[in-house]
This record gives sequence, structure tokens and C-alpha cells, in this order.
Amino acid sequence: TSVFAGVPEAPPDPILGLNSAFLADETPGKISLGVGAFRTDEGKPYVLPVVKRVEQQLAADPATNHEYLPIDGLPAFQKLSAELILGKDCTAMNEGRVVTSQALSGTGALRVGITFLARFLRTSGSPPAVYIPTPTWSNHRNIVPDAGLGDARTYRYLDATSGGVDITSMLADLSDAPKGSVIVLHGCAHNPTGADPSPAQWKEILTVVRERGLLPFFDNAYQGFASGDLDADAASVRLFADAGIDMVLSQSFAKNMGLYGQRIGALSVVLAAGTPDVAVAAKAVRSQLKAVVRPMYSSPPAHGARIAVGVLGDSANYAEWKKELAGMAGRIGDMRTALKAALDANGTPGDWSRIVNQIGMFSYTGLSAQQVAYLRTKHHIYMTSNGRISMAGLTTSTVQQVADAMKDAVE
Ligand SMILES: Cc1[nH+]cc(COP(=O)(O)O)c(/C=N/[C@@H](CC(=O)O)C(=O)O)c1O
Repeated sequence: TSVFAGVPEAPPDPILGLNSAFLADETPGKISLGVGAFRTDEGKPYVLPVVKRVEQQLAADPATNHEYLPIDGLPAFQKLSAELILGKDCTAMNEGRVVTSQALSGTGALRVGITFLARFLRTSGSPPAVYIPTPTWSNHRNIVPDAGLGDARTYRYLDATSGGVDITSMLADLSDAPKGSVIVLHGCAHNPTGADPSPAQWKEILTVVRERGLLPFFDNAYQGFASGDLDADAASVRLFADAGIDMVLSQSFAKNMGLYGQRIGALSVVLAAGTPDVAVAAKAVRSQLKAVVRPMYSSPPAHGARIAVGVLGDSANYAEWKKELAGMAGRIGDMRTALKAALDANGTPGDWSRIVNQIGMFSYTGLSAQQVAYLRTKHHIYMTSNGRISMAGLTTSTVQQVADAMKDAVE
């Protein structure tokens, strides 16, 4: 018999595994509120018109070929992606302190970034501890150990009563982190809670990060989805970058450009201000990022990078993209309002203001794992077991059905 006969079955992924269960469910009227992917009010995936147009231009352009990209991706993409998150007038970029590599979307940027840190981040003799918020995106817990930094530690983040950020506990936990620890932060639209620190609270977090000599790793997967404004959603990252500290950034264009399956993202390492021979240091960092990528997947796919360059690099396309992005954020906002109204009209026990106070793609409903299971088996409504709802899974024609089912589940 095969040597693989004894391979144990891996548990289904809490998010993506849900999708396969949903697809296997043949009940008409089933509803998926699982994966954080945008859907139109008809419940369909959405290809942004500006993306479609750029693709057509690429297809018509005789210069478009299928040659390998450089190990660290398209240089034009590196620059445009870094400018998007850091701002066009970013001092760190102007001083040559930012090293950006194309990555396999947000997940790939996190994986390569953590691997790089496992090899080179040494403020104390041993590899650094990595802190992730609790709760957080479930895959953070997988990437950190797989990338060689051992099991992630957690810092408290959510005030379960208010549904907002428990800043006191968060700052206390960060203050206890050993010097040089890596702190994973959600740049905006925290997944799954939809609760973000206020600007004043970000300043408090920065103070602790600087006092403790911690290394912030900003995961930016929803820039433009939290507020609908790209610059507002980058404010936390820019506050830290302006402080002139070492930091690492991952970016994903899966959600805000609708390029989920193109796996296009970016990883940036920002070197602290005042680094002597910064050009030498930056060159060395880039060489080591490439040394991680080459044996991992050698070089990234071209199509998504070219689309992103076409959108970000042309002022008319960029303006069109901002409008379409605001439209997506707007529809999600409409679903928040509609769901809260339906829950209130139904007299559903509980305080549902969190549905409209939270931002980004998700609502953290507070439903228990049992209530989530009940919604799945009785009502064929799918959401992650932590009670997270991907609001883009709702449409004007299904909000009432979901509200009625939630009332049934909580009574
Ligand atoms: C915070 C966060 N970071 C990174 C990613 C990675 O996305 P990528 O497609 O690699 O660019 C996701 C995806 N989140 C949604 C999809 C998933 O779980 O993969 C989700 O939470 O549903 C995040 O929510």
C-alpha cells in the first residue's frame, strides 16, 4: 500500500472550508455569509469595470507577453503599491528607506515577510515572538509557525461587551511583549471584529511600540473598504511610517481591486530613519527578500500586477477605481443599515448597533458557535463559527430572510 496511506486528514479551513460546505449544500435559498469576498446586490462576483478595461488594453497591447517577472515582481507595481499605502509624499520612500516586493496577495506577503524576519530579526539572541490580535484572521495563526517563528502569541483586542477595541488590555499586553517582538496589526477594517482603534488610540499604540522597541507588521487587506477612502484607511500606517521606525507592511489587492484569484499583493520593509548607508542596507534587504522567494515560488504571476499598474498608474483609471471602490464600500454600508433595521423591526433580543458601528467587510455579530451551527443546519445560512458575517453576502432580497433566521437563532 502507498506510503501516504497513513496521512491524517487536515481539519477544514475555518473560512475557506465553509465555502466548500456551502457549495455542497443543495438547498435552494441557501445563503453564504462566509468568505470575505464582495458580491453585487444580485449576489454575483464583481469585476470592476476599470479592471475589465485595463485587461482589454493589456490584451490588445502587442508588448504584453508571458515572460518571467523578476523575482521581486514588476518594479512599476512595487512603486505604485508602496505609494498607495504610504502616500505619494512619504519621507521614508523619498529617503530610499522602503523596500517593496510583489507578493502572492496578502497571504504571500505575510508568509515571505515573516520568513524574512525569522532569518534576520535579531534584537535579542533568539528569534522574535510574534503577537497577533485575538480574535484575528484565522490564517495568521497558521502563517506564523509555518514561516518559522513558532506559535504566535496573542494580544487582547476586542471589548466583547461594547464590540469595540479594548485599548487598555491591548496596550497592557503590548507593554508586556519582549523587546523586538513582532506585532501584527490590521491597518484598517479589522477582521473579524470590524472594530478599529481611533486615531488617538493609534498614537497610544505607537508610543508603546516605540517604548518597547517592538516591530509593527501591518496587514493591509482592506484599504479603501473601511471608510471608502484610500487615504483615511492608510492613516494608521502613515502615522507609524512618519515616526521613522522599522516596520513591515503587507498589502492585498484581492478585495479593493476585486483581484482575488490573481493573487496580487505587496510586501514592504521600511527601514528606520537615520540608518547609515541606507542604500546599502536597502539593497541587502531586497536581496534577502529575493532569496526567500526564489526557492519558494521563484517569481510572481504577471497579470494581476499589470492590471494594478494600469489602474494605479493612470490618473483617469485611478479616479474611476476610487469611485468603484467607494461604491462597493457603500453597498456594504447599505447592508449594515438594512440588517440592523430588520433585526430591530423583528424585535430581536440584543443590541444590534454594532452592525452599523463596525467597519469594513464584516460584522462580528456575537452569535455563539451553537447559534451559528443552528443557522447553518436549520436555515442554510453559512457564516464562520466565530459569528462573523461577510456583509457583502447580503442583498436587498435576502436581508429579511437572514434577520428572521437570526431572530430564530437568538430566541
Ligand atoms: C486580514 C487579512 N489579511 C490577509 C488576507 C489574505 O487575503 P489574500 O487573498 O491572500 O490577499 C485576508 C483575507 N481574508 C478573507 C479571505 C481568506 O480568508 O482568505 C476572509 O477573511 O474571508 C485577511 O482578512
